[in-house]
Amino acid sequence: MAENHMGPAPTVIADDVHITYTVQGASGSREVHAVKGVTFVAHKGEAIGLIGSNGSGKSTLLKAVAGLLPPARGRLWTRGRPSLLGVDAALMNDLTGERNVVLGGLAMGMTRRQIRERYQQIVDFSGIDDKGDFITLPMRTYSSGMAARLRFSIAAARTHDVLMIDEALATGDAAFQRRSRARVAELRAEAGTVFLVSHNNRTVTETCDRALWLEAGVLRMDGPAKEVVAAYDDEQTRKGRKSKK
Ligand SMILES: Nc1ncnc2c1ncn2[C@@H]1O[C@H](COP(=O)(O)OP(=O)(O)OP(=O)(O)O)[C@@H](O)[C@H]1O
Repeated sequence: MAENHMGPAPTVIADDVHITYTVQGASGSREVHAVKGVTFVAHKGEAIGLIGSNGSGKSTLLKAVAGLLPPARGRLWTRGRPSLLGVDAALMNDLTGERNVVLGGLAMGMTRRQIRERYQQIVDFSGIDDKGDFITLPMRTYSSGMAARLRFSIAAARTHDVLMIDEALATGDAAFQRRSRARVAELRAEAGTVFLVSHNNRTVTETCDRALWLEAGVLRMDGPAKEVVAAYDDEQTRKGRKSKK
């Protein structure tokens, strides 16, 4: 049994995680230390926003939690198989939306039968067909918003132990964002932990109950989403004033 007197079960444990990239430059190879000693524990039922300025390490940390980047140092443990739903998740541009729903579902571990059963729900959720029969056209004919919506819809079709969303919510229009917020809430209720990387503070406070603030690879703050976003906002405002002087 997962629950006990110690509270909800952990889904992700990051213990002093460091992640480095090796970059080949004109003058040889260079190390980029993108995540520096990040430690946190995520629990069942939490929705956690990752915030921080450009290049602070948010996407890198998500990729590491998803198992796509090995930590150079420290330890990372996740429950079940984490799914990363990124804006650049691997769907095939030359294949139709229809084929991508099937491939994306298989890639997430769904059976063909589960995919068949959920197919219409996925297409309806994405709203891709609202303006015509786009689902039978290749993905390359979609706008970036449409493609992001389809990715979100595929990933949201099943429940995940750990679901990671990289900016996907911010891409759709208002109606789609409402639907995705509702679905994220359902996914949380259905057990998993949701991570959301976003530059939109409102999306974070409306979707998440907790936030991690990264700056230059370091975890600056971890707490209730509203408090962390407020502290981050304060600093952005201060920096904005400074740069105007
Ligand atoms: N594939 C890569 N190879 C080398 N360096 C990388 C790579 N991806 C990211 N970096 C570097 O790692 C650091 C963190 O980048 P990351 O994309 O994780 O930040 P982020 O917080 O998600 O940024 P943004 O808000 O702009 O999306 C940056 O210094 C970036 O230049």
